Order: sequence, then C-alpha cells, then structure tokens
Amino acid sequence: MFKVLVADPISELGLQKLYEHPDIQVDIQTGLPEAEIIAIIDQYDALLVRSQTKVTASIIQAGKKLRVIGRAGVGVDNIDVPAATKAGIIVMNAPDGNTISTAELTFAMIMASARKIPQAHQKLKNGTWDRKSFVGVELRNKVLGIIGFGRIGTEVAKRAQAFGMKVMAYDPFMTPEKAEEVGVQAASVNEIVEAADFITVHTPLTKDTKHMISTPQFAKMKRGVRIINCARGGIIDEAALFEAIQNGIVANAALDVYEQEPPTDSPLVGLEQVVVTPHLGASTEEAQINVAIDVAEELVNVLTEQPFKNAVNLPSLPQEVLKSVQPYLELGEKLGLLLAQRIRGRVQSIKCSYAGDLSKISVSPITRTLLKGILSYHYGEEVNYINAPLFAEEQKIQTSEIKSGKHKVFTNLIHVEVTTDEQVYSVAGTLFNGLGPKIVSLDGFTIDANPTGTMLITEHTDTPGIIGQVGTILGTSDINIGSMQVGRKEEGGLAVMVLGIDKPISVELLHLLRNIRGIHSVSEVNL
Ligand SMILES: NC(=O)C1=CN([C@@H]2O[C@H](COP(=O)(O)OP(=O)(O)OC[C@H]3O[C@@H](n4cnc5c(N)ncnc54)[C@H](O)[C@@H]3O)[C@@H](O)[C@H]2O)C=CC1
Ligand SMILES: O=C(O)CCC(=O)C(=O)O
Repeated sequence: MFKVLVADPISELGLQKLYEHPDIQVDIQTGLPEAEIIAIIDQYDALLVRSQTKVTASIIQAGKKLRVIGRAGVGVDNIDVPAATKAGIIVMNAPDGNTISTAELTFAMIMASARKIPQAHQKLKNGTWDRKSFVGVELRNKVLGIIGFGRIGTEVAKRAQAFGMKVMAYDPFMTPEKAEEVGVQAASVNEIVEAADFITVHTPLTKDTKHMISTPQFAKMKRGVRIINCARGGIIDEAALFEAIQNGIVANAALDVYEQEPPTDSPLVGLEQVVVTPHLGASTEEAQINVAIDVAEELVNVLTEQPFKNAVNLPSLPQEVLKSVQPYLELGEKLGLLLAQRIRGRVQSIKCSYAGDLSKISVSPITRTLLKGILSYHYGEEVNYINAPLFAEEQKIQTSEIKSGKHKVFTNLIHVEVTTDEQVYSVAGTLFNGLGPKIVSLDGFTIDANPTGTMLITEHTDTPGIIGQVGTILGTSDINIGSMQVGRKEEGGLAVMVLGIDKPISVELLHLLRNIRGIHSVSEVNL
C-alpha cells in the first residue's frame, strides 16, 4: 500500500484519481507547520502540495520513504528541488492546467489598470460618487508588450488582439514561425520598453529574469505606461517600480505576485496607483480541478512505475543504463549550462557528439542532461531530463546525437556544438580516471579547466597586455583568480581565456572588462 500525504487544499475531483486506486491510501492534513510534517512524513511514499506548504530540505530529509513530491501548479519554487534531487525524490508539477486562468487574470489586471476599476469601486463603496478621478484609457490601438511568450504569454496575446491591441513579444526561444502564427511582432526587451503602453511579464523567475524590468528599463518607457505581473515576484524590481510610479513614468501597476509573499512590508501595496491580488492566477474552480487531476495521475504513474512526463528533476532510467551513464550525467549538464551562459541569439541547433568509451553505451540520457542544461537556463526548472528533447522540438531547435568511435587523445569525450542565428559555440569535456570532469576545449581552442564554481571566459585578440589588464581589474576589485587557462590557435590570432574566480563579479565589472581594447566578449559562467 502506498501512502500519500495531501498537505494543501487540492480539488477533490483530482484526488478522486488517488482514492480510486486500490493500492493507494490518501491522508489529507492541510495547514500543518513544518515541524508537524517532519514528525509524520517518514510514513509517506508521496507528498502532494499546492503553493502554501514549503517543502523544505528538512522535510525532504525526514521523508525516508518519499519517492515523489507533486505540485498542483506550474512553479515549484515552494519545493527545495535540489534537496529532493539529492535525495532521489522525483518532483512533479502540472504545467498546463492553470494557463487559461492565469491568462484571464492577467487580462483582468490589464483592464483594471486601464480603467482604475478597483479604485473607483472602493471610493463608491466608501460613499463618494467621483467621476472625475477615474478617467481611464482604451485598449484599442494600444501596444501591449509581452515578455515571456510561453503558454500564458501566448494566451494573453490572443485576448489582447481581440481588444484591438497591437502585441509585441520577446522570448529567447520564440521562433519567427510562432510570432507569425499568433500574429505578434517579435521584439527585444528594449524595443518593448520603449514602445509599449502596457507591459506584462510571463517568464519564470531565473537569474536572467530577476529584475529584468528595473530602473534602466523604466527610464526608457513612455510616460503613462502600465505594468502587470502575474508571473513571479522579482521579475519586476519592486523598489524601481515604486520610484517609477512616484515620478510619473508608470501610471498604474497591477500585481498578483511579490518579491515577498505575503507582501507585508511592500510600500507598493499602499499606493493608490497599484492594484493588488494575493497570488490568484491559478485560483479558479477549473484550474484547480485541472492541475489536481494532472498531478494526481502523475503521482499514480510514479508510484505504480508507469511512464510519467512532468518530472522536473530526475530521469527514470533502467538500473543498468543508469549505472554506465551516471558518471557522465553531471558532466553533460555542466557542459550544457556553460554553453547556455555564453550563447547569444536564438538557438537553432544543438549537436551532441560522443567518442571513445561513450560510443559503446546508450548516451541518450547524457543528451537529455545536456539539453536540460542548455534549455533550463532559459526556461527555468520545468525543463527536465524527460521533457528536454520535446521542449527543443517544440521550439524548432534541431538536435542530433552522433557517436564517432575511438578518440585520438581521450578515452571518452563529449563534444557539444550550439548554433544560434548569430554564432556557433562549442565545448568539449571528458572524465579523467581519478581526476574527475574536465573541460578540454572551448570553441575549438584546447584548454584544461575544471567545470566548477564561477568562471570568467573571454574571447580576445592574442596581443600583449590583455591578460594583465584583466588581472588588474579583478585584483583591484578584490576578486581572486584561482585558476587560469589560455588557448590560441596561432600567434596574434583569436584566443580564449578561462579564469576560475573565487566570487561572482558585478555587472559594472563585466562592462569594464568588455571595454578592454582587444577583448571581443566576456561571459561569467556559474557551474
Ligand atoms: N500567478 C499565478 O498564480 C501563476 C503564475 N504562473 C507563473 O507564470 C509564469 C509563466 O508560466 P507559463 O507560461 O506556464 O510558463 P512557460 O514555460 O510556458 O513560459 C515561460 C516562457 O518564458 C520564457 N523565458 C525564459 N527566460 C526568459 C527571458 N530571460 N526573457 C524572456 N522570456 C524568457 C521561456 O522561453 C518560456 O517561453 C511562470 O513563472 C509561472 O510560475 C503560472 C501559473 C499561475
Ligand atoms: O497554486 C497556486 O495558486 C499558485 C499557482 C502558481 O503560481 C503556479 O502554478 O506557478
């Protein structure tokens, strides 16, 4: 008998899938504090939550029998996924069921901010008939900028078009075909912030999207712009938004999500110009039924060893395959992550080549970790080992897996080449017996670097003084260089430098380095 603990309110219609199963027992205990979950979790095979319960590393550690944690919704930021992965626990989500509800809430927020409905409502409820203070704007002929054009962003665009809005959209993985099919203008974030009357964000919260709308972006916006966030708190810099409202750039903002939830200390909540809801994007009867059914079905699949698709962390591999590829999985993901942090432009193809011992074993799990490493950097944690190839396919990214037999130098070698519409990038790595993973080539330059910690990678002209200038800039900013590798093909030609540094560097410092004469590019890579 498998025992499932349901720790948050989840639709009974979804739970029905669990009740129906003869080998599954369901216990519903919602609203328990962390300590009480820790006290009982060792009896359970599965834990099912929505977003209230924080599934901490301590809960995960105490869950000695836990095999799967299910999240009835998209974002898994209330679950310590790295801790679950480390413990070998599968984390699943339900990514499709709340798309429409969240798109509809976003549209309600667009309307509320255009017509100041909540403010007018409140004033009338307070007894004041005030028609002068609430003159709004029409949506027709206005420009809506959508940042993040996945499931929800796309549905918001369709609704905006029905209102006669012109839609501009930015997403690093949006193909020209998709933009044309939905009828939106593909644009950069800069173009959107300069042209839009309304801006709405629909990305996950990642290192790249955190504060992607901040003071420099507000400074370029039209006066009177309206800002909507129904995705994740922190994509829009709340302090910068506060300032932009105070100085009249932003006319109105509508927020469903916050950097801290609940936003008890946020001065934004008290502003007349800001409409707020308490993270209600997925709060409809329909969405809650959809996500509950989806996640319950997936829990049953995992517990009964049936194929499943929405795991956000672990692959499900037969034991023998797992054993032979296991040592290469981490290397594969790191190579993918390294490339993801270097590439510029839209990804068109990813070619994964395997040589030496690797040409004798099943490498598709390594390809999956590579794709996951590249794609999850942009898509966030919902790209997993299982769905990464499908994600690539959906984004019209060509992927290939090539085995090339024995290698002249290495007993095993993984070589990855990513082609974007701007450039071709490549990296190769190997597992040395006893020495662990190594990066042995970058864009065709031979190097020998450990894929770990913070790295600084430059492309520069092989000319005297460049390495010294980089060292001086880092040194005067108290950044220690732990390791250094330089590679070139010919004297005076193009060269690369890979520095292992002891702490991350600031954006300002990156700009300083990029301004050194002879340096063509500088990327900070965190592995
Ligand atoms: N307020 C609420 O209650 C709800 C919030 N959400 C949140 O909404 C967001 C979007 O959800 P979905 O559309 O289902 O996800 P999705 O994965 O379908 O779309 C996300 C899109 O963001 C894009 N993206 C990633 N990095 C980007 C970047 N740096 N710049 C621009 N685009 C970038 C990805 O390429 C992807 O197309 C997620 O953060 C999700 O957690 C989802 C449901 C309910
Ligand atoms: O369960 C909820 O209400 C939160 C939904 C959400 O934010 C998500 O699915 O990412």
